[in-house]
Amino acid sequence: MKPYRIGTRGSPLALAQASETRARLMAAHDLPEEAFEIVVLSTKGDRVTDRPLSEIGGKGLFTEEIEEQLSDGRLDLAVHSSKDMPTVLPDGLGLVAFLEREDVRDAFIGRSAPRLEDLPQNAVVGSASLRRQALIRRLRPDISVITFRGQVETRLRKLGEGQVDATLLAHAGLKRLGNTGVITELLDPESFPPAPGQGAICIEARINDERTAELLAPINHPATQAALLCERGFLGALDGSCRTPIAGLATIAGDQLSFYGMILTPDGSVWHDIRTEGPVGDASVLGAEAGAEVRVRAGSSFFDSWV
Ligand SMILES: NCc1[nH]cc(CCC(=O)O)c1CC(=O)O
Repeated sequence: MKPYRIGTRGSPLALAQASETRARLMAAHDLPEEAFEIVVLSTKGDRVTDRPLSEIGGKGLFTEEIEEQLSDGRLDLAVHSSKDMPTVLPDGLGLVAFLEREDVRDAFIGRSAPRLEDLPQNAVVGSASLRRQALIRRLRPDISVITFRGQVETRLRKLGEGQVDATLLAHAGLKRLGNTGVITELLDPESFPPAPGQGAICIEARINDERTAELLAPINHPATQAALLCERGFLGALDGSCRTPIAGLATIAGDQLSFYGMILTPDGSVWHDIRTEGPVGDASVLGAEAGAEVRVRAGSSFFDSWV
């Protein structure tokens, strides 16, 4: 039988996520490794490393090349970090399955101090994420934040060389890379809410491809899927421009969903947060309504102030 072709980026984290997905599929269907072929593709986001992502602009920086091959049938499925996925996908493609979510928290990796609150005045923190930059400035307006791109390994090397006093990375990614030893603090998701989708691996496929849908059904984790529907609803309602710092986290207990979301100005001086809850079945609508409400509360001047 022809192997299923699994598309992924080539970073160590992406490869770890693709292998994890393959391992789960092998176990769920009692299939040998040869039933799957991992196809590594380079994306624009991987190739352009000298500028902040928000400047390169465009949706789907990490997905375009992969989605082209999914659409035309060269791939059967693609493994992504949900956090990196735009809210609108190309026609005919969908996020068909979500693996059980890892820890959602951001990890603080400090060189001059083990905790964010203990960093000396005027310390320098490196981060590529507008959300993390804004959240750091909100908690510590005295700290300088510099843009810090590259793969996890590159950032840790820059930290080790003393280019910055600290950096932040997703706990989930460090766990998947077996690199949690560098962490000096795990940040509380209430004061430092994660990005929508953080910690969750998603699998993209053609929505009319029944063979792949059947393959993926047993590895989908319904609670993670509901959380993601809510968080992506929030992001979508805010029209997640790459320049708006947005945080959002849905948690599921039984058939109840609780959501906490926040938008901030890049300098962290102004923020609007929202809390909502409801039945899991309404996940997407709950997120979208929270997004619409926070948008109204913030007012258009909030979004205009820095574009
Ligand atoms: N854009 C980079 C990215 N996309 C997903 C993860 C981590 C893994 C995850 O959140 O699932 C990371 C690195 C990071 O934020 O530290």
